[in-house]
Amino acid sequence: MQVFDYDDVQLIPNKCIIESRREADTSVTLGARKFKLPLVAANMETVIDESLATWFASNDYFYVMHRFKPTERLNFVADMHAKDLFASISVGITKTEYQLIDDLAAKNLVPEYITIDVAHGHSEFVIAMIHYIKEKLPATFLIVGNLGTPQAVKEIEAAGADATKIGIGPGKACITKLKTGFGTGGWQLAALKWCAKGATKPIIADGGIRENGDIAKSIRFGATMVMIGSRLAGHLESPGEVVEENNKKYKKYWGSASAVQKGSSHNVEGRQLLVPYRGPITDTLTEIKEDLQSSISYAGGKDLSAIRTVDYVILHS
Ligand SMILES: NC(=O)C1=CN([C@@H]2O[C@H](COP(=O)(O)OP(=O)(O)OC[C@H]3O[C@@H](n4cnc5c(N)ncnc54)[C@H](OP(=O)(O)O)[C@@H]3O)[C@@H](O)[C@H]2O)C=CC1
Ligand SMILES: Nc1nc2c(ncn2[C@@H]2O[C@H](COP(=O)(O)O)[C@@H](O)[C@H]2O)c(=O)[nH]1
Repeated sequence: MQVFDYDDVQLIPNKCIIESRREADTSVTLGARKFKLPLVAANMETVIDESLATWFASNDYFYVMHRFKPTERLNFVADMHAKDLFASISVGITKTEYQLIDDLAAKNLVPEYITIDVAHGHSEFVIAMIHYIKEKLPATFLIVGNLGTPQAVKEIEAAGADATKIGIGPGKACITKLKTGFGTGGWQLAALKWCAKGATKPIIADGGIRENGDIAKSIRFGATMVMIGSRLAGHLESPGEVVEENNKKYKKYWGSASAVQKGSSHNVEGRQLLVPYRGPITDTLTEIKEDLQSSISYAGGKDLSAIRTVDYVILHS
C-alpha cells in the first residue's frame, strides 16, 4: 500500500465547464436529507453545543451533537423536534446507553441520525449496539465510528451501519499514536483510500483536516463528508470562552479522551490545546463553500461528484 497524507497529494485539473464558480453545487445528501456542504463539526464538547446544533440544523448544515451530557440527550431530541428540526445525537456502547435507546423508543422520539462514537469502532460491543439501535429505532440513519481498515468497514456495514466514520488518531488533539502505537495518524488520506475499497455506503473522513483543500482531497479518496474539530472550534459561536494570551485571542479545544474531558487520568488518548479565535462561523463556512466551488471548477464539473474521479499526484511517496 502507498502511504501518504493530505500534504503529500495534489489533485490534477480538468477542463472547466462552468462560467462562474458560483454555478458549482457543493451540496451533499446523507440519509434522507440534503446539506449545503460536505462537512460536519466534530461531536466534541468544545466544538458543538445545543445552540450551535440548532443553528446548523436551521441553516441546512449537518451536525452531530456530542454525548458528554448524557442525561440531556432525550430532551435534546424532543427540543429539536419541537422546533421542527432534525435531531442528530451521539451514543457510546456502555450499559446506560442501551437505556437511552429504550427511552427514546418508548417515547417514540426517533432521532433522524445517531452516531456511535467510540475510539475503536471495530468491536463486538459496537456491533451489539448497532443491532440494538436497528431493532429499536429502525428509521434512524446510523453512523458508526471510528474505523481504520476496509475489513472493519465491511463488518460494520454488514452489521447494519448506514455510514462509517474513518480515522483513528489523525486529530489535532489526539495522542493515540503516541500512547498506543496504533492508528491512521500521519497517513489518514491513504487510510481513507484503503477503507473506501471496503465501503458500499457513505464514509465520513474524521480528523486531520487542516486546510480547505483537504476537503476536496477527502472526497477524491472516497469520503462523502468530512468531520472537522480544531478548525471549527475557534469561532464566536463555538462553546467556551475566548482566552487571551500575548495579545492574541484563542479558544480552548480538548480531546474527547483527554483528562479534561474524562475528569480522570485513565485511558487518556487526548490533550487540550488553544486554537486561534476565528470570529463568526458563517465567514469560515462561506470561505469553505467558495474554495469547494473552485475545487469543483478545477475538477471540470458542476458538483462534488466531479472531484471523485480526478487524477492526482503523490509528491513525497
Ligand atoms: N478518533 C479517534 O482517533 C479517537 C477518538 N476518541 C474519542 O474520545 C471519546 C472517548 O472514546 P472512548 O475511549 O471510546 O470512550 P468510552 O470511554 O466511551 O469507551 C468505549 C467503551 O469501549 C471500551 N473499550 C475497550 N477497548 C477499548 C479501546 N481500545 N478503546 C476505547 N474503548 C475501549 C471502553 O471500556 P474501558 O474504558 O473500560 O476500556 C468503554 O466501555 C470518544 O468521543 C471518541 O470518539 C478517543 C480516542 C481516539
Ligand atoms: N485520539 C483522539 N482523537 C480524538 C480525541 N477527541 C477527538 N478526537 C478525534 O479528532 C477528530 C477531530 O480532529 P481535528 O483534526 O479536526 O481536530 C474528532 O472528530 C475525533 O474523531 C481524543 O481525545 N483522542
